[in-house]
Amino acid sequence: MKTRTIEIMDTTLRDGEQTSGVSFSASEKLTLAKLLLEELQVDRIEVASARVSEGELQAVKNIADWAKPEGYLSKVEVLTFVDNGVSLKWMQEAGAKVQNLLTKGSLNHLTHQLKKTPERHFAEIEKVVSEAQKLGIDTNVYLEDWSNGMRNSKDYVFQFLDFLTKQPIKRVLLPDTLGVLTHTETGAFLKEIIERYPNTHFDFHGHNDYDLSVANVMEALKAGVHGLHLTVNGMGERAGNAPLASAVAVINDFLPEIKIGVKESSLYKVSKLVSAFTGFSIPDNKPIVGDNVFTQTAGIHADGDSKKNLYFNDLLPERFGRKRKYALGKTSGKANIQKNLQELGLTLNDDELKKVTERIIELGDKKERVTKDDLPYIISDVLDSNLHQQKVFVKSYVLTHSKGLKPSTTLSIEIEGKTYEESSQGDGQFDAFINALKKVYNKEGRDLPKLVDYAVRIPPGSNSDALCETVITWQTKEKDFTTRGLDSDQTVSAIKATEKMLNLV
Ligand SMILES: CC(=O)SCCNC(=O)CCNC(=O)[C@H](O)C(C)(C)COP(=O)(O)OP(=O)(O)OC[C@H]1O[C@@H](n2cnc3c(N)ncnc32)[C@H](O)[C@@H]1OP(=O)(O)O
Repeated sequence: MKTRTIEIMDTTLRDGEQTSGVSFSASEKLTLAKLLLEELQVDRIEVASARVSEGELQAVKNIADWAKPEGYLSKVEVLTFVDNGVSLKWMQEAGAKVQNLLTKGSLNHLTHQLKKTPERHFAEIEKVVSEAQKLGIDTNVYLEDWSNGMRNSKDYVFQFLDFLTKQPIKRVLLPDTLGVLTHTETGAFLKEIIERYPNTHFDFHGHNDYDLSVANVMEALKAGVHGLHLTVNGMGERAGNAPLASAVAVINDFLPEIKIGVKESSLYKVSKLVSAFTGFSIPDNKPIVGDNVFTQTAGIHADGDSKKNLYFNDLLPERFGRKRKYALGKTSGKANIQKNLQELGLTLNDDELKKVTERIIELGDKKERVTKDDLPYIISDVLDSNLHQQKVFVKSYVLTHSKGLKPSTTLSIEIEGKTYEESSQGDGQFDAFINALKKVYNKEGRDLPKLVDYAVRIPPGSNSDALCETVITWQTKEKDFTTRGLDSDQTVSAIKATEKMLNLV
């Protein structure tokens, strides 16, 4: 098989920054530029549009100052405009050496935005390219709205390419600016162009308006393009650009004839860092980098993973510096729970495992999200419940809390087969519950232990929203002792701890 190497140009710092509400600081741009080139090993990065602001100028200066001695300057690109040398002056000041000149790739944009003829546009481009050359700046040329141009003004596109391919430029950059292409059109348009200009380097720049960007990238490569423009997490204007991580995985898994230098194992780290810098959160189901994409939720799948990895595909999380997870909830069976126990280094016998599974399903039914961090708490709660010895049952209760009135509780409780009902008020709902309980016990001539300490703990782990543990220390004449209750509701967890106490005295 004949292989060919293509260039990956990451434009997170330029087109990715065009995500609404996103702006990188100069130091964030420098950090990411280093990470993208040194660690992720993309071939080129586009870091800014010229003329935008003083902050951008400083950001490009910082990147150029770092890149020059490291030998990366030819990999650092800046988008420029056909503006009579203004962008080039900006480039010089910034110390950047590669311009990606934004020109009009459709007659529609040329006529209605620039209000120029093709001849005038080409003449101005020729001038910019020649000036750049004199300044030692390399030029790549963007044909903005090229995809619509191929649909609506193909003659213009070819007239333009006939002109461009005779210019001293390095690459022609073909953007699907508005994300309008289907994969079939992408393949057909690019094939036609590459056959006509076999000696020119073409990059494809995809947008994701129809969620087709990765499919388009794949067809562009099959058609023979020499480079791709991608962004971390698919960031970019509107629905964003073709996402780097997905494109890399597709190339590595489905296009063995294409070689790229990007390091898969660093994709996740970079994705997380970009998300942290921008506040642009990664959807949980985003391929490769989303939080949930390597999580098995269904018990059958977890079981199959223990039997010859039956539910694995080629996207193994370890490739991307990640680990497979097994979710806990309504659809998790014993196998999911076993996988989590293994990770925590815990073992349970069959009966204990059954009880813990039942408890997790019960929580899942209440729409609670249970995480691995909750597991030790659930195990401890289930195992010290000791239900077969239970003689006191809190059967039902109503807790009220309203503005201007004291909280109150009505309680129904069974003690050694006899049912009691009492109501009381209190300073809080749990206090009202304890007061109602005291009434029951006083009536029976029994004492309740004194509550001497009350602590609430949330199981650690930022993802947990399921559980809260209340730990209460009680005092009798003979001893101090502690009981725990676990529930998604704090008062209910305190009542559960109290019920355990009632069964111990
Ligand atoms: C492929 C892409 O994603 S394109 C994205 C390009 N990058 C950017 O736009 C970066 C953010 N932009 C900016 O900061 C500003 O728009 C600037 C600094 C570039 C220009 O700002 P302003 O001078 O205020 O102009 P404005 O923002 O209104 O842009 C419109 C002008 O640009 C002109 N223009 C559009 N495309 C081009 C081009 N390729 N080359 C030169 N001028 C262009 C328009 O014709 C219009 O000029 P006019 O006012 O004379 O009619």
